[in-house]
Amino acid sequence: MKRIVILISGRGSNMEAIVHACRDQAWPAEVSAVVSNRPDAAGLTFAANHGIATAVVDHKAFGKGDAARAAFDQELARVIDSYAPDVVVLAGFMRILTPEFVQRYAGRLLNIHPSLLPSFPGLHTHERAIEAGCRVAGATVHLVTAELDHGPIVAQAVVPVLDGDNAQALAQRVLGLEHRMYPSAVRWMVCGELAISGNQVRHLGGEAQLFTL
Ligand SMILES: Nc1nc2c(c(=O)[nH]1)N[C@@H](CN(C=O)c1ccc(C(=O)N[C@@H](CCC(=O)O)C(=O)O)cc1)CN2
Ligand SMILES: NCC(=O)N[C@@H]1O[C@H](COP(=O)([O-])[O-])[C@@H](O)[C@H]1O
Repeated sequence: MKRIVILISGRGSNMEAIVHACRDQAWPAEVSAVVSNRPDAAGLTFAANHGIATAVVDHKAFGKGDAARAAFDQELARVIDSYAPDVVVLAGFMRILTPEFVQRYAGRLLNIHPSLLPSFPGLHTHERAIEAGCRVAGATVHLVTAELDHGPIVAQAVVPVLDGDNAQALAQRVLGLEHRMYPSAVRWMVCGELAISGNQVRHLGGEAQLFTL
């Protein structure tokens, strides 16, 4: 039984989708814990109500600056490792992780980013896509590397940007596909079905790595 630890910072809707898929599709895996950097993360309540261990490592307790970020990551890794994960999943997790943390979980650390990488890394992605006049937008599941939002792409979801869209409307349209795409990508990693060669990631079973409405 493979073990998954999911990191969240807020509502955790992607975490919920993964928990439901893992249980409903009887993956050879379990979500062993949900860990947040914010004590008020709504997703912690969902996890606890579904019998999943939860933990908080409050980044604000460590202060600001490089030393604080490193100390936070060290404590975060200690807590994560107490659940002995095979795969670590970032799901709406809003902290930039240190190279040391990323190296600890290299090759088994996933993130979902709300843009079509390499376009729009960082924050406020939907606002930026609309401002740029994009006609398509979406989300990307990628392996996490030290460089922010830059790791090998596992899957992408694409939606149209409609006339009159604001960031909230676009985010909602993308989120629906995220909830289909991320569980598939996590399952592929858990089941050892990904072939990774440099920046190229291929699903060995031939499942589509592009998700559309
Ligand atoms: N080393 C890496 N760390 C993280 C990655 C990554 O690819 N490499 N992905 C991010 C997730 N993410 C976008 O998908 C992201 C998260 C957070 C930020 C950011 O600027 N965070 C600020 C705080 C912002 C806030 O609290 O609202 C910070 O950490 O100072 C950018 C992108 C997860 N980590
Ligand atoms: N930089 C990471 C990031 O912005 N992630 C994004 O946070 C949203 C809320 O996720 P959630 O409902 O799963 O918490 C999702 O759209 C996800 O792509």
